[in-house]
Amino acid sequence: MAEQGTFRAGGDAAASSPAPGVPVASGARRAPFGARLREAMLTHGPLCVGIDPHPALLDAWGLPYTVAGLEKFSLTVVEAAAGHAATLKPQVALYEAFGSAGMAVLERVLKESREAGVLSIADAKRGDIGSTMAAYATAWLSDDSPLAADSVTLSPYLGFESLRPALDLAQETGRGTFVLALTSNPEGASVQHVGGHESVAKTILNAVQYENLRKTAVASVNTVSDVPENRAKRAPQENCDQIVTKGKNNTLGSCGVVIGATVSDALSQLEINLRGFNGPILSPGYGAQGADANAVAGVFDQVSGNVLANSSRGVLRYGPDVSALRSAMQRSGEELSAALYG
Ligand SMILES: O=C(O)c1cc(=O)[nH]c(=O)n1[C@@H]1O[C@H](COP(=O)(O)O)[C@@H](O)[C@H]1O
Repeated sequence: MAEQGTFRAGGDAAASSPAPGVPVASGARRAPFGARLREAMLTHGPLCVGIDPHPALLDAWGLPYTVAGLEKFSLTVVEAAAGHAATLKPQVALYEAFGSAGMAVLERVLKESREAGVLSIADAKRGDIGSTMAAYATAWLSDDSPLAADSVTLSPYLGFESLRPALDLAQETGRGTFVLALTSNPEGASVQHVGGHESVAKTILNAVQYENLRKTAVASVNTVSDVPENRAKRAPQENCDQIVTKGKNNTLGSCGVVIGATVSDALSQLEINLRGFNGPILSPGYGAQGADANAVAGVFDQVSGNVLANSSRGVLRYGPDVSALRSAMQRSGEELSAALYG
């Protein structure tokens, strides 16, 4: 049973040898994803801009629902985000819907994000058995793949260890993973809440915590909540700096989780206390799904410095004008910074 008030890594140490079939990455080693993400969040704030090219949004932008429209929409978002957002999260399903031509657009989106210096999260929600998982890992996380992203979302419901090829390849290539834990949709509860106080969600969170401890020796992340006396006094940017300077080894791990901004009741019902959690927390639900910045801050009170809040439709509805998109990103970023760090 987890001690109340702290987040604990669960389970015994598992063997760290890579699963058979894990591909070997080529190319120069880059800084770990967690460190790169931390830096991007310090520079641009905790907003992740989702690229979700829904038919209705393309229509609202005056674009046809074609491959050309998909490309124009996506590259406009990349252009607007360059220098203004920490991360971009293209929703892979909406490219897959166009078949191979859509996936070619996604390749270009990932390449242009990289060239624009914006970290990418391929929202592919992949998960499968070992050898198949190794192929997914190659596709999203190896240096020479046309679909290589800085990180990818993963579904752990074939067992957390089935993700091993992706977890290990991400570590090897300086990339990251976000594992679904408590998703923002109401249906998620029927699986993720099973087990009550020893829930499936808690098992996943503990596995990710342990993965980061094992991989990066990140002992624990000092969070904003460690310095409550200073919270009210600082501007958002200074507050971010404080998160880093408060502890020298408070780097984020490169294995993150997905926890919706809509799940605050679930955290208390399931007795999950995130304080001390050591990975980034991708949190969809802000914006179009109804959570405002204060709600995000309320859910993640204990770990505000780890949170990367996603907004897709909430920002995208301001297009196609690039400066209007940028203003929306800036407004959301400032609102989130104030709520999470202020
Ligand atoms: O992994 C995700 O990003 C994700 C997990 C989750 O629990 N809920 C969730 O909405 N998402 C994704 O986040 C995006 C949310 O979009 P908006 O609701 O338009 O901001 C979509 O691409 C979803 O697929």
